[in-house]
Amino acid sequence: MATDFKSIPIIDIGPLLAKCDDPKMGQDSGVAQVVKQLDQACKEAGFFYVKGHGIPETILKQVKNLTRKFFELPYEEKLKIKMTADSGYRGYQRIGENITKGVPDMHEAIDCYKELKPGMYGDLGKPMEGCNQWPIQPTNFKMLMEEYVSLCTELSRNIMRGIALALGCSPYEFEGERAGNAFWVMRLIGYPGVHSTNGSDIPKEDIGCGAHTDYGLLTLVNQDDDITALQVRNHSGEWISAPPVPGTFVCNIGDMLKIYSNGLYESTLHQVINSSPKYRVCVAYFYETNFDTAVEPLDICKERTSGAKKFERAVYGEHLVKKVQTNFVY
Ligand SMILES: N=C(N)NCCCC[C@H](N)C(=O)O
Ligand SMILES: O=C(O)CCC(=O)C(=O)O
Ligand SMILES: [Fe+2]
Repeated sequence: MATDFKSIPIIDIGPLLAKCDDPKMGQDSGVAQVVKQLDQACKEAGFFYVKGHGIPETILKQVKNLTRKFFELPYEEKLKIKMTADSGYRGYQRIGENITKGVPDMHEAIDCYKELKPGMYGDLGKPMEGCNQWPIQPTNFKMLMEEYVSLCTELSRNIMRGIALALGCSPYEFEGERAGNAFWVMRLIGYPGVHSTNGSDIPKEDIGCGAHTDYGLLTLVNQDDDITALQVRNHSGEWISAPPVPGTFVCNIGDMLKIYSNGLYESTLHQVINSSPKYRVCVAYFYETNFDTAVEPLDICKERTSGAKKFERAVYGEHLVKKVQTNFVY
């Protein structure tokens, strides 16, 4: 359960990654240290930074820079890859188009999802079928983003091995039938800065993204280096900032991991408010279960939480489709 955390811990996952392909990794003392920190962070905040993750900082920066370049294009240009229900909710959405709890969010974004082969998941998968829409400008956009997705997918799988150990499971608990064919989501997001229209106006800060939880297992947030805008809610309801720490990812737990862990780990509420005058870019990568996985509390987690299951089983794809269809009203 979330505590009254006042800050978000930074975890060096280097020792976990060094051993993550060794079936005996759980017995390694370096791994055990990381696992302990993951367990504590997941219990207390549901949020942590990771460093020592092995993805070069130059790539983290390039991905944000290309995203910024795209959002600087004229509106007509951005509309060429407009997101619609027919595109499987893939593509560009203008500011105010994404809705959180009934309120339009002050961000624009490109949404991309793992591509589903038509008919692969029957009616369940239909709404998400479609091809990702990549801009022609800036050049190399698609190539860089696809490379980034594959790096994030591998990293997330390895962090999940540490989290599986933290829950007392086999390191491979979230592979195979559960997340061996992990569905992923990537959102390239831009949040306008605040402006005062005349000298005497007090700049009004808008909600960049309203309070929400993420939907899957684990999120990797690659945020701009110089603006503090992401806020995480602690147990008392205070909003705790997650300031940028260059070279790191901010990681957080999603709804499916909350269910698997029977609430040992929670999917923590968070929101984004850009109160700086500068435009803020963030690239969020979401690592989820297989699209059709039915998620329910793991036995070992039920034992650790008084025996009773606290959450009903949920099919991840249904959860996602329900969210997407209320985020975008077409
Ligand atoms: N795939 C994820 N997590 N996307 C995050 C978007 C959160 C805002 C969305 N309107 C909502 O209300 O969920
Ligand atoms: O902009 C951020 O820092 C986080 C965005 C976010 O929470 C999301 O897209 O789910
Ligand atoms: Fe989020």
